[in-house]
Amino acid sequence: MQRRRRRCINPKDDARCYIDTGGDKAGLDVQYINAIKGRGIFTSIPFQTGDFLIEYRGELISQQECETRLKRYPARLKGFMFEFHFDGKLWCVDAAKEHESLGRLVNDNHRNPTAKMKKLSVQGKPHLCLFADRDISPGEEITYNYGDSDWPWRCKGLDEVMPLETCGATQAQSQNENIEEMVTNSDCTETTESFTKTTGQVFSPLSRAEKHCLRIASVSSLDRCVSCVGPVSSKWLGYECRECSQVWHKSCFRNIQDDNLHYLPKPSENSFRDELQSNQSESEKDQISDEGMSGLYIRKDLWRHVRRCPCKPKNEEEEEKPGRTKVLGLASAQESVFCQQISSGVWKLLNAMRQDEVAAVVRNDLSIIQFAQSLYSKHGQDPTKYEYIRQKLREVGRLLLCLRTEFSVYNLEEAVKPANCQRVVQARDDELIKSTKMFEKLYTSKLSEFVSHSALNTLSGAKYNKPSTLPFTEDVQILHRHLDKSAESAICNLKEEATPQNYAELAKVALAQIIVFNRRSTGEVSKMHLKHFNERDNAELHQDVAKGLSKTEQRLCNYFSRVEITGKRGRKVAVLLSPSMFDALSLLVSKRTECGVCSTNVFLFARPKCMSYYRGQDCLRLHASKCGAKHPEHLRSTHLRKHVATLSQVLNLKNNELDQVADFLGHDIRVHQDFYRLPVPTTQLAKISKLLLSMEKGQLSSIQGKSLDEIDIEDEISFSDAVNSDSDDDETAAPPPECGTSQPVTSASTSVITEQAIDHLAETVSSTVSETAPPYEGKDHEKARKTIKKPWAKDEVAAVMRHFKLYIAKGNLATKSECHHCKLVEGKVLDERTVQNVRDFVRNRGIARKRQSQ
Ligand SMILES: C[S@@+](CC[C@H](N)C(=O)[O-])C[C@H]1O[C@@H](n2cnc3c(N)ncnc32)[C@H](O)[C@@H]1O
Repeated sequence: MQRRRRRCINPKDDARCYIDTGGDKAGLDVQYINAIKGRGIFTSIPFQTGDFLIEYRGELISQQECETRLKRYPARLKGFMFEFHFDGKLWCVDAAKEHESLGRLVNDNHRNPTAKMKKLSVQGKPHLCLFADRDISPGEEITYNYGDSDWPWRCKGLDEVMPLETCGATQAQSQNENIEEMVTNSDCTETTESFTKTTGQVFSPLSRAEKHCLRIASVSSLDRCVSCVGPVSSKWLGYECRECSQVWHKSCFRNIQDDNLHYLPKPSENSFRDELQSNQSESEKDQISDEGMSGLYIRKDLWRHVRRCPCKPKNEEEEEKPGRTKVLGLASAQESVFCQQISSGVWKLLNAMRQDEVAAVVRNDLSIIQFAQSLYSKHGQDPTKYEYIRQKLREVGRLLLCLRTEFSVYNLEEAVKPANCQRVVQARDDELIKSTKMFEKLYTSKLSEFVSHSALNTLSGAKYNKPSTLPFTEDVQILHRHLDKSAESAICNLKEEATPQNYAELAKVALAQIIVFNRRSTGEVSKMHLKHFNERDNAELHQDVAKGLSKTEQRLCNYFSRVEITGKRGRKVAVLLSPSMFDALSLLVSKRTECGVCSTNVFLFARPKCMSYYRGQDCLRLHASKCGAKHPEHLRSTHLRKHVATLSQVLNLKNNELDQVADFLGHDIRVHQDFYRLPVPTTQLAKISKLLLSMEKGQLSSIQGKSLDEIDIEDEISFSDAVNSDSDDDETAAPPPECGTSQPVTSASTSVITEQAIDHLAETVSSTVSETAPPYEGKDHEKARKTIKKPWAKDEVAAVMRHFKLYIAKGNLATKSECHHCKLVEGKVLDERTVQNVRDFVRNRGIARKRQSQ
């Protein structure tokens, strides 16, 4: 049960205090009740019986003046005339003029009023004050009995439209009971006298009752046409709904936010003009045109009116540009030019804001709207900036809201006046900022304490369960084969008929091949210029550089072409082209039709003339859907690059080698070490290409544990040797690629990559275009691919079988020293075979035997 609050101040003293200061008590709010009753005063805190509540303020006028005004006033304003007897005379408090005092808005209730009107004489002048007639709870309306008269809402029962809380409780009070005189000291006296209120106007009944909860706000969103109304007081107030933020003009209750909702009654032109006149000086009255309320417009509608305003001077019409409007803001009374296009964008932005108190403030302040316009004209092109603009507007809106409620500064223009500097600084709400920062700190430091242990476990567990998206070697090989096939047919098609479609087809495949082989990003390779390709380094391997390379490396240098393109952040990035890729690109270049000068800066992969280049990603996806790979994501070039990076760890790369791989792949590296090594282009051709080839063919197990240098130091292997030169196909076939890194690696399989393997790999890569590619300048690829095959003689076979028959039967591999021993023992018979030849023979025979037995 609520405890009764002890009154700490005498109600009369309390009233006197408010009479002196001219202010209203806290705990009382204006709310819009309905169209008939209009506004009312509601409590937000409890009051006890007898408490002083509010003063009915207005202009104290004599009876004579009252009569004159009553003749002039429209019916609606007559309801604000409060007549009473004081000191033997009839007086009147005229509260018709709109002002911020709340007493003038208290409604009538003759059945169960919550307050009673009393007269207090302060320094010889009468003051009308309302005191609580009973205990009032928060949220109740303050009402008093207007007196026994034929009030229209009483006889028509209109006060029942919005039923009063405790309707029908008591009998109507007599007119004489309505006002009491309060006897205090000599300065302040109480009187009880009869009073009269003139009959007020009743708004026309509505088809549906409105339940907006209004409060007073400065309606800066109502603009005035300069031509027909002219500047008026900046203190023009209106009503704003607390819940839906719609705004109404104070006198007409016209809904100005949404034109479709004209359910609030419009006052007649006359009544509006009357009220306007009552609020304006004589000079201002003259300016009010016969158009009546047409001088007031919703900002977004004003431009329409201004265009055809009959009051507009001729020269202004000429100045006006289409799509632009001249408006006069109420608050600023200054002309501003709005671009209609920007305005509509800004309105859309404002409407998309969370609809709350702050949004209402933003929408109703001219300066904030102008600020919004400037932000919109600056960032409006970019929709990603909309949220930023909204946040900025909300910041200013919050500031203005604080200024309004705490410091009675109603618009931004007032706020920027030097006199208000102190208030604005205070309104920044330092406390809130401080506490927000503190919360942020606490949140980061104490999160683990506040959030339950199991919740954190779930969060971290989700990371563990995330599937790895690296592609398997097998996937890469499938893709590689698919691309080879596609490239072959694309080359044939383009050679047959040079149509843009065929060109595009080959460009797509070649691009995809280059991306996959080089593990480059699509963005980088697809933007390769013709110029990059034409200006590639064609120079022969320099003798001095060649000395630092093994024979294999030298061959690879001749085998691959290296093109430099522009990568991310403008860095130079190398792309290696196998002969097949090179042939495809050469064909593409030869089929282009642009002039040689202007085509140098165009994208190589763009169709000639059409210039819409293709991205390898499409091709990768196409493949993924065709070959049934489970996760197309695996085939993304970034993943392919990760794939190389991961697999290169299977090798035993030295620091500088890792740098080289990283450099090629475009990772962060310590490039300064490059000083002490071979030139970068040569390293990339000779060493990295081998790694890429090994990846391509899934031969990783054969290079496991090796450094880049170790892979190619195979001096004992001659280039003329070929395992697949044997007459017996099964024995001499190149070893099949060992797919996948997950395959168990035997001690024998950890042998170094062979020349033959490289040959095989190289041949596979180039196989698709070797026949069909047109001749091109540069490398002697034919020479590089030429291998002299020497069939194994019967005595040679017999010599090896004597030593390794058992190995072959079991499918085991021979070690180097065992092969060496075999050569030594057999002497001349195996003179023409190297240790590696013998090893390969044993391995191939073993594989063949295995296949046969299966
Ligand atoms: C002093 S004003 C009160 C404030 C008024 N509600 C407003 O919004 O401006 C008096 C006028 O309020 C309206 N009014 C007061 N009490 C009412 C009631 N119980 N039912 C209907 N209208 C009432 C009448 O139009 C009256 O002329």
